[in-house]
Amino acid sequence: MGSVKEEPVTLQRFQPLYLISNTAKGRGVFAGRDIASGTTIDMSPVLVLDPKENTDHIEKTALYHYTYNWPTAHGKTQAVVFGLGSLFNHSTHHQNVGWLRDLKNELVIYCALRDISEGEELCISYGAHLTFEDADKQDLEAEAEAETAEDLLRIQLD
Ligand SMILES: C[S@@+](CC[C@H](N)C(=O)[O-])C[C@H]1O[C@@H](n2cnc3c(N)ncnc32)[C@H](O)[C@@H]1O
Repeated sequence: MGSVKEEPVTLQRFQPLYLISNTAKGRGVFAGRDIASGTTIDMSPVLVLDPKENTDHIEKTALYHYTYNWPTAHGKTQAVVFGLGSLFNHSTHHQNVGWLRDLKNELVIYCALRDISEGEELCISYGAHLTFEDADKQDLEAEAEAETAEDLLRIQLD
């Protein structure tokens, strides 16, 4: 054990937030009041998994859906995110929360990407490779169709 004391990390969590259990995406986190762009919404500690423990055990359990890629000095592994971080759902086009890894302090920090209104669900991006069917699929298809129609109209008007 080293004798040098680590600086304490001040944890931040925006309040009030509320949890709704029965959304199309399962449980989800919602803004209890307006949130200004750039606000820190949560700082969630993680448990960095041994890569073998992850592949041998965790990947075979429901926890698999709650881990984040985590780089280490020895390569890549996964980390279980504690607290609110594990409850943010994915949105492909309308994510309003960004996240970054604080590798030194083993935290994930979540920040508002834009002004968020009271009552909006807080959604992050899980990336391009989802392990489930996106509940927003129909909306995404409708958005893509509307964009195509708009493009065609623009071509006709040009
Ligand atoms: C990290 S958890 C998020 C919290 C989760 N909704 C719950 O109730 O525990 C990830 C899981 O949430 C669900 N989920 C997240 N985003 C979704 C989306 N866009 N469409 C459908 N399901 C989603 C999937 O079941 C996914 O495996």
